[in-house]
Amino acid sequence: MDYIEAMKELASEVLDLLGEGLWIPEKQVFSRQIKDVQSDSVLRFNHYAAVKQQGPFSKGCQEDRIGFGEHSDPQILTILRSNDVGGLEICLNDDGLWIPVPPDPTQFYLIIGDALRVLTIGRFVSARHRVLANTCGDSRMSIMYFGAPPLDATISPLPQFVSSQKPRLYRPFTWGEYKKAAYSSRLGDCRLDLFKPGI
Ligand SMILES: O=C(O)CCC(=O)C(=O)O
Ligand SMILES: [Fe+2]
Repeated sequence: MDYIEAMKELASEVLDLLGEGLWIPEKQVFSRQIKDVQSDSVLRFNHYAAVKQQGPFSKGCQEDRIGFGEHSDPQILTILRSNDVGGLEICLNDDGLWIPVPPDPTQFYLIIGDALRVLTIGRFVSARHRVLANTCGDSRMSIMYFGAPPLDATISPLPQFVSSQKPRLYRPFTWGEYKKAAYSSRLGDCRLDLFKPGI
């Protein structure tokens, strides 16, 4: 419980700084969503067991396995902590270039979620990421805090970001609707596409 409260505080501070960086007059516009008592934020523990070598002809360490398939996190902001076992990778561009993220148990890692991407019309982008488990080394463990709005909160770009050059890309939807879409689609699907106008 203390950990969740501490993560909520940390996420709120980071979101306030992001709001400030975007010159948003009401700088708590993002953090108040996750501070709301009805916030749908969750904590998840992940454990990726090291994959055992398959036999005399296996390729050993080269034989990487997907531990968590590629996806973007649907919420506003994720705070990740892990042990010192690697495996996390982020996709830097549309060409599918995967970059390993070095593990550091003394650090928190931040991942922008789809909801923040929509609220800021892409000024912050929800990076796709995945986890590989491989045949050498120990098990990776991570604790994920997903900061989310209340289920009935509307996810729609802040008016000051909308312009003729930057029109809204999706119809307004509630976090509850988006969460339902996320859980009823495949992990790697781009769920935001479901909310494009006319679909
Ligand atoms: O375990 C990790 O390092 C990342 C897991 C993840 O991306 C997730 O739980 O959404
Ligand atoms: Fe994730």
